[in-house]
Amino acid sequence: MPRILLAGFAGSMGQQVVKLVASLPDFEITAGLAHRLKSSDPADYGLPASAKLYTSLDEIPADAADIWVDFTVPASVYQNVRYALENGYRPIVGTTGLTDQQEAELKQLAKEKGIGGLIAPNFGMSAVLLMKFAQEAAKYFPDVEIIEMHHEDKKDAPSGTALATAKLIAEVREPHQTAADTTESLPGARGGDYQGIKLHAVRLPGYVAHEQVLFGGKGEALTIRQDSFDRSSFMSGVKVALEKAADLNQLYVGLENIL
Ligand SMILES: NC(=O)C1=CN([C@@H]2O[C@H](COP(=O)(O)OP(=O)(O)OC[C@H]3O[C@@H](n4cnc5c(N)ncnc54)[C@H](OP(=O)(O)O)[C@@H]3O)[C@@H](O)[C@H]2O)C=CC1
Ligand SMILES: O=C(O)C1=N[C@H](C(=O)O)C[C@H](O)C1
Repeated sequence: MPRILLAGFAGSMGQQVVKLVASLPDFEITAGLAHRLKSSDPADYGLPASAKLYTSLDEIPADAADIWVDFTVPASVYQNVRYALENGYRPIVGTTGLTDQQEAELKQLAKEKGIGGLIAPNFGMSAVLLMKFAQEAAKYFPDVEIIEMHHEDKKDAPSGTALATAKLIAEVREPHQTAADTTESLPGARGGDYQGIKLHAVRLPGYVAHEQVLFGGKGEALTIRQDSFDRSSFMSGVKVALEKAADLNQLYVGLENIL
């Protein structure tokens, strides 16, 4: 039975993964990583009584699990995934905030170690489809801006999904000129910029995870939108990744690449 180490088990997503794995007869969580513990009893986090809890990477013994599931924070994800690969774990990573260079380094390390896995900025099907449709639309509508809306506790901006959407659009959109003679009377008013694509990040209570991609053309506009109203929306993607983990022969980026 594949054993899972869950990094970030006490967090919002970590707790969803705890519930998911409890419903999967073929997987078990044998270890958890947090950077601090409110309780040392695994049961207080919904984990099996036999699960071992660790608060730093150097406490984790060899062979604590087979798969490393990571839903932590942007500041720790690179170090965590590096550690996972160096110690033979297959990483399934939802944590956002990895730079392009960090992703490339982790892919290279996975290749050297002969380990497969997945980094997915979004495990939700509506977001995967939004990105696919946005990339298709950008071939015909090069004028595009992205608005992402999240809960007020989100640590990084823009969201990993918004950035991934911008990257997919930039791959296909024709060379594009935006008006150069504009000013921002309030700095940042036009949002972040990825290769000329403006990204706007909203953080408000009540929201979970939402994204709109707005395309403008002559006398017409197209808006593509997805909503995750509940974090359970990400679990079908995590389930697929767990089920396919053993067969992945490289470190993939993007759920769509293993579906
Ligand atoms: N790919 C996807 O589909 C999705 C990805 N995400 C991403 O997943 C990540 C987690 O999101 P979410 O669960 O909402 O965030 P939370 O803040 O609720 O959870 C993060 C957890 O990680 C813990 N943590 C912090 N630092 C470390 C560390 N160094 N090692 C181990 N654990 C640590 C936190 O502990 P403490 O609270 O004590 O600091 C907390 O329990 C984010 O990057 C988010 O963007 C979120 C939703 C979907
Ligand atoms: O922090 C979140 O909540 C989410 N993070 C991911 C991201 O940054 O794209 C996925 C989803 O948007 C929820």
